[in-house]
Amino acid sequence: MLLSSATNGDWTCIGNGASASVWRWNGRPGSVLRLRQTRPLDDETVREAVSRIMSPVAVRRQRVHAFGEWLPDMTLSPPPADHVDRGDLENFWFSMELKPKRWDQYVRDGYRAADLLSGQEEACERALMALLRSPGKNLRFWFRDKGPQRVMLRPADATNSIHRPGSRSWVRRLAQAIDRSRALAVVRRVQGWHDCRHESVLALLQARLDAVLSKERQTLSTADADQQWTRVLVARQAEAAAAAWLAAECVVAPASAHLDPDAAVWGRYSAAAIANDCSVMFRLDRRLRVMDACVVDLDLKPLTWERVARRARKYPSLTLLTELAVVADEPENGREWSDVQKRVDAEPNGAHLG
Ligand SMILES: O=P(O)(O)O[C@@H]1[C@@H](OP(=O)(O)O)[C@H](OP(=O)(O)O)[C@H](O)[C@H](OP(=O)(O)O)[C@H]1OP(=O)(O)O
Ligand SMILES: Nc1ncnc2c1ncn2[C@@H]1O[C@H](COP(=O)(O)OP(=O)(O)OP(=O)(O)O)[C@@H](O)[C@H]1O
Repeated sequence: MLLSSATNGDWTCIGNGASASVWRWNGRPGSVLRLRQTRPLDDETVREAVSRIMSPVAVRRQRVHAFGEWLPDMTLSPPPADHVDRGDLENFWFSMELKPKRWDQYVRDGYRAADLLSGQEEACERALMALLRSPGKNLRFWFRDKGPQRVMLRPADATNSIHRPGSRSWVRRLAQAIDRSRALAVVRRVQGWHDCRHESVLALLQARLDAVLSKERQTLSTADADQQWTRVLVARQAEAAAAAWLAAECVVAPASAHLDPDAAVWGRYSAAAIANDCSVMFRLDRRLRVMDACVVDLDLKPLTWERVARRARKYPSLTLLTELAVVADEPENGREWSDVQKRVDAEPNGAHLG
């Protein structure tokens, strides 16, 4: 279908992320068009690999051009032809988007991803309550015919429901649905593909940079090989190795000998990074039974030095947190609590963390 056949007025933006926007067009009901803003979509083999990694809950994606893909519109009732796990199609009541984030690292406004994905209903309920109080970017609802809502649900949303949204029983039922969700279990499993100690990923990049620079200095017999440019190259090689590993591991054939020696690290890290930032979209019936659910936002993340360093600052690993705790426990050692954190923030490239 030609996008140009649609006039501007036919399109409604229903979602906006950091790297893509999602549009509904009345010429194709039941689907949405997701447009990448700055980078083209990944290579088809990589897309296939990521879909397999998230199988069977990856959203169905159909590329239209370099930047655009059609997806099923998860905010609407599932079409009768689609397989749905349970529930009655007529009873489609609302959609919910959850961005769980990395299970063992993320805490915000009382929401702990570790609780949501703990496998314990009580903890899951606690996480859900925290999200309902302060949904931020992590929780969103679409009620049938009511459009998106990000705030605490009101009794007015309870039309024909057996539970009043926001009530204790509603939260409990929803927590049960989340706790048993296959889609969230898959996300959590892929998050475990790499420990996401971002400092050690930076250290590996740094080691490769050092190796390349020392080689360059020998061959160019110059002491000032261009560090900045070499950094970009080293990170690009790692990104390409990640894509090659994912393709070889999941689609083409078992990993071949000519892959980068660290390819598995980059590939696993990249898969975990997708799972750390994806969303799960659920469709639920009036009894809060999940009719179907899928994982959206499956693009490979750019593996740049700055991005890894930013993550290392935002999610310092346990070694650093332990150091922070020791400083807090032993103020007599002369260091301020903030010393370590200042050290983390001071160097934008995060190289000190390696
Ligand atoms: O690292 P985080 O946890 O801050 O995640 C970033 C997200 O921040 P959040 O904490 O969810 O508000 C961030 O979300 P927002 O911009 O805050 O909506 C993006 O999703 C970013 O990924 P990308 O640049 O679109 O590939 C995300 O970056 P990646 O780490 O996934 O590369
Ligand atoms: N299949 C879908 N059906 C309905 N809405 C969707 C669908 N996929 C995505 N959306 C909505 O569009 C928003 C943006 O989509 P997406 O998460 O893919 O963008 P992104 O820029 O990659 O996100 P991020 O900021 O997390 O990197 C989602 O948060 C969700 O609300």
